[in-house]
Amino acid sequence: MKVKNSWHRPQIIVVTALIAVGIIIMVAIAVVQHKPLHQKYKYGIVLDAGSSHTSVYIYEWPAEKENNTGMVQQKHSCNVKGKGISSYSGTPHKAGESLKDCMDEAKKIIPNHRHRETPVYLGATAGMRLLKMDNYTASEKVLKSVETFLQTYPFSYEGARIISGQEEGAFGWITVNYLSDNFRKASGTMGALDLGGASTQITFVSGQEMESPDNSIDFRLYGNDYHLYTHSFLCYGKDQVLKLSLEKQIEPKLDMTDNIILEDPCFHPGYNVNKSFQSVFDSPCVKKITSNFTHKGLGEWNKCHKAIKKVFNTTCIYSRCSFNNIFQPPVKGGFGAFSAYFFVMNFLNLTNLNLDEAKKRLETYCNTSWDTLKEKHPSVKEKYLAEYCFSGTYIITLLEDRYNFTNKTWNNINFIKKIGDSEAGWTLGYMLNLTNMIPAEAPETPLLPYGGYVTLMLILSLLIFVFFILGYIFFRRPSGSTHKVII
Ligand SMILES: O=c1[nH]cnc2c1ncn2[C@@H]1O[C@H](COP(=O)(O)OP(=O)(O)O)[C@@H](O)[C@H]1O
Ligand SMILES: [Ca+2]
Repeated sequence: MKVKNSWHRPQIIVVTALIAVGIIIMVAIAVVQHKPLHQKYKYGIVLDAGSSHTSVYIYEWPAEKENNTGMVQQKHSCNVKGKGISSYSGTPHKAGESLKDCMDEAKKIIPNHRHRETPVYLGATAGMRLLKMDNYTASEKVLKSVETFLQTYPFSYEGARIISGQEEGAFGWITVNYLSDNFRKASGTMGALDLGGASTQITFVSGQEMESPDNSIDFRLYGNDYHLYTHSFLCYGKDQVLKLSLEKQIEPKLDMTDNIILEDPCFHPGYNVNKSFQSVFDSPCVKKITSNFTHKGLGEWNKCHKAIKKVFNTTCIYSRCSFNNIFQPPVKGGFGAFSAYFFVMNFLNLTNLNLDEAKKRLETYCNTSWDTLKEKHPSVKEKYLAEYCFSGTYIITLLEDRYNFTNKTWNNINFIKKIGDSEAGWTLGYMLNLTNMIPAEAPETPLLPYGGYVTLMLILSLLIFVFFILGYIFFRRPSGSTHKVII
């Protein structure tokens, strides 16, 4: 009896094909299902309460990739109107309220359903460090005021505090290296130079033995150990160091009975302003001088350079120091210089010059008359405009004479404001640290990147299908010459 093989029936072929297509669809769905949704972002807010002003930064990152370095980015920044929170020492209850516009903006920008889980941190820097030294009660009241105010928002309030100089330096270093993706690359890290109004920080991996424990910080990030040198110089931000320089120049004239005229080589010829002692000698960085004076510009760069050198004390008990008896190993590798380093050098067009060219251009700039400058830059704040010659000269003196950058290593300094869309500064590093977003160990990476995984799954499913068909064809073909099955 001859029996037709039941595999030959077209219904069976169709069913087999359907099963195979079903497998492919199932695999594809499973794969797509595992893909994190693109729109899921999380947010964090950090307030940088600096000596001159407060900025509010909003950061965002994909919710599913919290521990992947390079994922957090700045979404928005807002400059708080008015001066820094330390300027509210006389009216502390108004410090909190001053943050209102920027915090309201944050509420609008961050989606409502994320508000409760969004952390808010406020870190105050050198302005508040100085206020704390000068008037502890006032500094506490200011912090209380911003705390009470921030707690009225629906976010997760995580604290308002004065951060230490070491934290300021180290977190600035973390920020620039995180944004440059240096923790994942084997290329090494870059140093961080931060110039504020009241303090300045230098932080880098030196590779040398640290002679003073205060200047040493260790991190384990992403499976690598980093041994950092860091120092924060209180009173050596550009606003306080100007006071120091005025104090040094005024001191020898104090025994004069009549009106004191201060002829300042760091200010422009034609600059002639009466200044009250309260407005200048108002900080713990300088002695309380009680004489008003006339501030007159000379515009002589070489003399300015000499005058600025006098604000540094050069005694040193270590094998080497930057200044004021602070140990510093030789600078090493590339550096990112941000905040006022950038504002000043960018305004003066010195960011792309070598050291000698920068000095020459600054010399000409300082010698420009005050009237000419005001005419040329009508929209620049007069306070900034009057001080760029001083600040530029201070930056060059600090970097060359004190930190020991040379003609050659000068070119390793990059004056930067942002990396990508994120501003360079301590705030991002501070948040990454407090939210544990940079793991000590590198997370296990998946065998394949996501795109590769999807492609491979699809190819495999197709192969199964093809083998199915081939198998069927071979199964149908009779072995030997006969087509018949004989029972
Ligand atoms: O556009 C600008 N031109 C010049 N200087 C600026 C500009 N914007 C900000 N600054 C200065 O940058 C410095 C920022 O210091 P900050 O307020 O962060 O103090 P801190 O870090 O010492 O607490 C201040 O001296 C401020 O005047
Ligand atoms: Ca700052």
